Amino acid sequence: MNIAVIGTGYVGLVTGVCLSELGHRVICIDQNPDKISILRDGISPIYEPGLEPLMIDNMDAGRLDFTTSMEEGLSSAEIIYITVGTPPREDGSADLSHISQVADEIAAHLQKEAVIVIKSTVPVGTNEYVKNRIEGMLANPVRIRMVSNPEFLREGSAVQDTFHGDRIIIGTEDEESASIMEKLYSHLQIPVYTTDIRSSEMIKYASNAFLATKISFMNEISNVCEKLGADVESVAIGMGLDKRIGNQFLKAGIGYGGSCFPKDTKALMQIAGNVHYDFKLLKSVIEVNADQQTILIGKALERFGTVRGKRIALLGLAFKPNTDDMREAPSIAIARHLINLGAEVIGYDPVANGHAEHVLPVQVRYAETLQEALWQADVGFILTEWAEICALDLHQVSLWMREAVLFDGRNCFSLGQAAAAGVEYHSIGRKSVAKERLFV
Ligand SMILES: NC(=O)C1=CN([C@@H]2O[C@H](COP(=O)(O)OP(=O)(O)OC[C@H]3O[C@@H](n4cnc5c(N)ncnc54)[C@H](O)[C@@H]3O)[C@@H](O)[C@H]2O)C=CC1
Ligand SMILES: O=C(O)[C@H]1O[C@H](OP(=O)(O)OP(=O)(O)OC[C@H]2O[C@@H](n3ccc(=O)[nH]c3=O)[C@H](O)[C@@H]2O)[C@H](O)[C@@H](O)[C@@H]1O
Repeated sequence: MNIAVIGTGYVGLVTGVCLSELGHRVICIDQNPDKISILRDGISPIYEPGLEPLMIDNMDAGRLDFTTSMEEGLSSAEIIYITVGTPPREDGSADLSHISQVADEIAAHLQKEAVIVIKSTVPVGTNEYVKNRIEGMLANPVRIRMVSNPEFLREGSAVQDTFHGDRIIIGTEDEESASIMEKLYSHLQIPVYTTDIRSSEMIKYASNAFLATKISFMNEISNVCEKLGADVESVAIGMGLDKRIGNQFLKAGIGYGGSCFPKDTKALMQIAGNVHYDFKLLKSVIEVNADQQTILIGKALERFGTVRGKRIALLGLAFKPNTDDMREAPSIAIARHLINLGAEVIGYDPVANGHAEHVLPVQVRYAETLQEALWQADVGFILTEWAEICALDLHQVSLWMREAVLFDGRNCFSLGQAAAAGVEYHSIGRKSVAKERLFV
């Protein structure tokens, strides 16, 4: 089929590349000429494992192209995906200005009937709003059909999730659109659940909010574990053996970041508030997460009294491993807080250093290797569980550092590893390890 994808960010680019890999003819449209220019050169503007070679293959096969022109992009489109950003506004509600702008551009340039698929995460009722907006401004009297098709990919595994996700959600009010979408995805062996549009829009917010709830719940459990001498890693294993709980998203740490959990939980608060519902549980999930993001600083202040003048290495800056995305990464709040407390901060991330420089305080220095970051450091904060960080030889680390004191926000190491290496090791929801022995 002929497909247009409007917005070539993390979701739009992955969607366009994967749909072209399925054999469809795809043209990706973005308003950012720099992004389109490097894409046309076969370079991916985002770090996403496996994406770039797949993109190049499909460009070479003539199934994938990029343009800034809405007219060119929509000229032969039978299906039009909207994958633009819906960032948070000051009050936490979703900013739909990009969605509205795209609706107006579709109305101005659409030449023939098309199915319009909103893949962006949008508040319940947005599909109806977009349909009315487009129909109210159509330059040519053509028929449009709306489909809600929310995205569930995770950054760092986006291609894998697209081809092997758990489910595809289709929200639509008419049978024909449903069959068009089911045919579109028919090559994928992924269960398709078709429902009404509003339920589909809600499934996305409810899914992200539930996953965020699991994370905040485990972070609170970890804080109680620390006070009781229990081990949250063991608790998570024991809980996860219950199929009703599941063994994923039970990892205690320094909280969730990223471009979506923070924004979508706040947006859902607003969506509920707009219909006069006080979503108390979700409010707590958000509050718990905010506190958890800087919990390592509290541990460091308890240990040292002050961090003023201490050289602190931040290991991992991106909000999670295998991505360069710094949006709402815990490293941002942590770096700001440490600088304000007078610490000297040096950061290292395998791929996100460049992006980090735009969002971390200007006083932060950057290392090109873990050894350079840890060299003569007084303290190490582990913020992102990159494989190379989890593979560190802690004994070697103790030789690099001035004082071998580690605060691990992602529980990358076992207590036994830390004890054997002779480092002082503080982590989340577990006992601390002194240089000589476990603290009782
Ligand atoms: N990033 C993720 O992991 C996931 C994001 N989502 C949702 O997908 C949507 C997109 O997210 P991302 O891809 O992360 O956003 P992004 O910010 O990475 O990309 C959005 C792209 O849209 C382009 N754009 C904005 N307005 C435009 C216009 N009028 N015409 C053409 N292009 C325009 C921007 O230039 C940008 O390249 C959001 O609603 C998000 O909540 C859903 C699942 C996963
Ligand atoms: O809407 C979105 O953008 C996406 O948001 C998340 O995906 P993503 O944010 O890319 O990454 P996750 O792997 O979900 O991690 C999110 C955050 O939670 C944290 N996390 C995750 C799992 C866990 O057990 N504990 C935990 O603290 C991670 O460190 C990270 O900061 C969802 O998992 C996707 O299904 C969804 O499509």
